[in-house]
Amino acid sequence: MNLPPHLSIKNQHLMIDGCDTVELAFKYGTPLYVTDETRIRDNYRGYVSALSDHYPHIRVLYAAKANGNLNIIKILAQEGAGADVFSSGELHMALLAGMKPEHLLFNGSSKTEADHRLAVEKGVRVSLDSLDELAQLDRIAGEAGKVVEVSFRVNPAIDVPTHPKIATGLATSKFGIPAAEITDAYAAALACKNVVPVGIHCHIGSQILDVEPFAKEAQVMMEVVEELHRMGVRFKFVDLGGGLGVAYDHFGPDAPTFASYANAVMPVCTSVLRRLGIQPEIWIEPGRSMVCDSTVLLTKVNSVKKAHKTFVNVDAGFNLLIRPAMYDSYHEVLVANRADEEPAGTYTVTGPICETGDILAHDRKLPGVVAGDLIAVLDAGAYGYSMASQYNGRGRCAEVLVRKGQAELMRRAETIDDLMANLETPSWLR
Ligand SMILES: Cc1ncc(COP(=O)(O)O)c(C=O)c1O
Ligand SMILES: N[C@@H](CCCC[NH3+])C(=O)O
Repeated sequence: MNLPPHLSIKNQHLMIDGCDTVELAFKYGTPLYVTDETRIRDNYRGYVSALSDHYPHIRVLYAAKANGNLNIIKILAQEGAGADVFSSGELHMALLAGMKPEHLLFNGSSKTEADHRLAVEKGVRVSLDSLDELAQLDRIAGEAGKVVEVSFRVNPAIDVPTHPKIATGLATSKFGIPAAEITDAYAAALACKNVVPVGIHCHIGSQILDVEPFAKEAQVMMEVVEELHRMGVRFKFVDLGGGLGVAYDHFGPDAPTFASYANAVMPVCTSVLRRLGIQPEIWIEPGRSMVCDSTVLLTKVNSVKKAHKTFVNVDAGFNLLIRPAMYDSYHEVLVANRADEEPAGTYTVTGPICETGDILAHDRKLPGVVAGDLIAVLDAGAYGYSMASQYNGRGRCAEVLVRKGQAELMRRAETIDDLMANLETPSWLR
């Protein structure tokens, strides 16, 4: 199995940046998310360096939905990243983490008045997804006596090789304005008093392991940019979105590198920008590829049962990692306390949730697993904790941050009291 450099095996134990996962599980309990800070910094720097090789004016906006722990956003703020925020909550967190308002983009296809008011108040640019949003934001900005810089999200009608639930640039998708109608939208924005279009935005989907669709997207975007430039839009940014995939299968081929992504998209953009004689910033919004491989989910084996298959019943299920149940996603699993042992059987790793679909990994060859073993689910840093729930009366687990052999909590586990925290009792039940 190929392991990235921050993961290793020492004395049969899986290590993450110098920390022994077995010791972490013992100290903090399971289930437990463990995240390597250095890997996140390295991923961010990898993107910056790959893009900067092509063009000086670039910005990486972290898609905060991938992993919304404030500490992680803070790490990226320290690196100089901005953020794609998709809600008022994410916007607050990005500002709290120290990101500058001008480095944020408030995205979303169904923003509320309150969302728009917050963007106006904080001076954050907005990516508009409809003419209704344009009208609403123009009014709200006018009421506040401010002018807001905006972009529209373009729907480029590009098919992408990924799970249909996470392809966002299809013609049938709920996101964006069809490329054919985009000039009308910008014309409407140019006519507004309190809104000024300065950017353009697109995001074709997630977990895309081929750079071709990104090159195609860049081409559609640059055709639109050229047309809009001629119409009088003065571009400050062109946001190509996120979506680069990661190699969840550690026995298979690698994912495209940041450099191959940059090589595919940047020349398409820079050639048009050079021809037009303009130098807007080029933004990207990666989420998964920034944080996914930084994190393992540690989960203890409660029991092993031989039935139709051999089931390994662990203490984390789709309450903590919903991706396998929701998208049939594959995550590599290994026995963290006997990480070097040869496989001795085929196991299906199942969670504790009362649903048949609560399966983390199907039919995996693992060393002989017994109750008390520790399973590590790899690549759990993106859309893991951020999509976790309290389903079945289970509090969300703790998160630990590690850095060069040091480990500390970055979120405690929820308790029974936390499950009750928001409850109110109607008077007739008191
Ligand atoms: C608008 C937007 N930008 C960026 C992202 C990040 O995508 P990914 O995590 O695949 O890089 C998403 C999620 O798909 C998104 O909806
Ligand atoms: N939640 C999805 C990605 C969706 C990205 C958000 N638009 C996943 O785990 O793969």
